Amino acid sequence: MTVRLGLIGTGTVGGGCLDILRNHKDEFRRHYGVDLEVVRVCSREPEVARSFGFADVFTSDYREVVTDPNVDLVIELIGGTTVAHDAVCEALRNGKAVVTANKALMATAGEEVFSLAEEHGVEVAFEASVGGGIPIIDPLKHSLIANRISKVMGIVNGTTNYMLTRMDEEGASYEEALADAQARGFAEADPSADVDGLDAAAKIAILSSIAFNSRVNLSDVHAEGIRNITTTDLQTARDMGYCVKLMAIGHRTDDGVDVRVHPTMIPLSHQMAKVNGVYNAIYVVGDAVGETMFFGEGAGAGPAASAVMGDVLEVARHIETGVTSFVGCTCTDSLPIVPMDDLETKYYIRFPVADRPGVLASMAGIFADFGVSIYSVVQRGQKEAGTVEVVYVTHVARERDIRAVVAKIASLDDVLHSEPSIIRVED
Ligand SMILES: NC(=O)c1ccc[n+]([C@@H]2O[C@H](COP(=O)([O-])OP(=O)(O)OC[C@H]3O[C@@H](n4cnc5c(N)ncnc54)[C@H](O)[C@@H]3O)[C@@H](O)[C@H]2O)c1
Ligand SMILES: N[C@@H](CCO)C(=O)O
Ligand code: NA
Repeated sequence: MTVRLGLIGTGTVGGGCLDILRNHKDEFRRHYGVDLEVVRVCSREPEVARSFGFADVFTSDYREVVTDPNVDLVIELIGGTTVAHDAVCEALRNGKAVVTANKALMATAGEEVFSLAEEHGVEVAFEASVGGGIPIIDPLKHSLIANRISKVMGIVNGTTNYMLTRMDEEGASYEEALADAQARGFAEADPSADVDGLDAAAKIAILSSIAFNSRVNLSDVHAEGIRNITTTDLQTARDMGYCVKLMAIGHRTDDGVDVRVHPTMIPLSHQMAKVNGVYNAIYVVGDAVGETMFFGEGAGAGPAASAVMGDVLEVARHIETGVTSFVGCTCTDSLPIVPMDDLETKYYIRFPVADRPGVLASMAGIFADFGVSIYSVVQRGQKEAGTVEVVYVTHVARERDIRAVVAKIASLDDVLHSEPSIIRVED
């Protein structure tokens, strides 16, 4: 039997899938007994379909794919939560299995997508939505299910990891690093999703939902990006034996689940500190397995298409062999989301200030007023005439107290920036 595919989206990832199919289709048949045939291709670029020999099955209207009785499995690679949402939901309503790379959709409409899939007895797979080519969703849903997972922590945005690495190792400016990441095809169409932490937030929402068996939506995730990070922060962190990564963290506590994305200082000796460039890694702690780490390329045509086509083969195999007992929604519990204000950790905070007598003393007094204990304070030379950068590292403190301290310090006349750089420290 042949499993008939409808591909929607022929951009970076869709193009990568067509490449894999062209190169490996015969091996799929030989090794896995799965015969795949592309029967519809949809996008806004007919020339891509033409270049792969699919001009005769091309359409620019996704509806022609999701309603086509000849399509068994729809591959959604448009992205976003509007047209992609309708394409996925209509495909499921029409009894078609779906493979998608769309983290934004799964993190905002995961419940709806799974309900529809269950109602219509079809499978949904989304391995490419987190960590690109790294197998992480499938291991969490299968190989690790014997564990109670306490922590999932990931470098899951290739664009920002690439940018931070270039800024750290080569002293590149934020703008140069971003332009380079965009030119290499890592960044989202609107890169604010990358640099503001929303792409990583969607990914940790998906991972936390699976790891903790409890639905975590994008809106439950506290997200901060890297816009305020400068080469001064990277250098100061390094001097202290740390590096700075945009970390996505899902943590199961006695109070519920705490899910967040923010720049994070981690010791240079930590395995995650060695994850550089566009590479991603996800670190998972389970009660039986202990620590595990999954590493690989999180963005780009090949890695993302590798995950998509892996899902396509597995789902196609289920369709071909009539398997209907595949793993669907795993959110069987309803754990509370722990408010960010309750977080307790160490903090790095950098303020650019006027180089005048008494500034340090007035800042230190504010830390004391809120009961926040300072571990170290470093003053870094003049950035511009008459200004210095003051970096505080605290002992373990509570987020709500730190916010109060920062707001009060930022309002001082001698503090030059209303948004200081705040980096949580993970030891
Ligand atoms: N680029 C990556 O490295 C990467 C990695 C993992 C996951 N993803 C995810 O994969 C998905 C696709 O990303 P991409 O980078 O390939 O995007 P892209 O912008 O390169 O491609 C999008 C494709 O969708 C088509 N499209 C857009 N609107 C359409 C519409 N209304 N009707 C029909 N076709 C339409 C475009 O013509 C294009 O072919 C997204 O969900 C993204 O988050 C991307
Ligand atoms: N923009 C994303 C693509 C992969 O989802 C990243 O940089 O990781
Ligand atoms: Na993946």
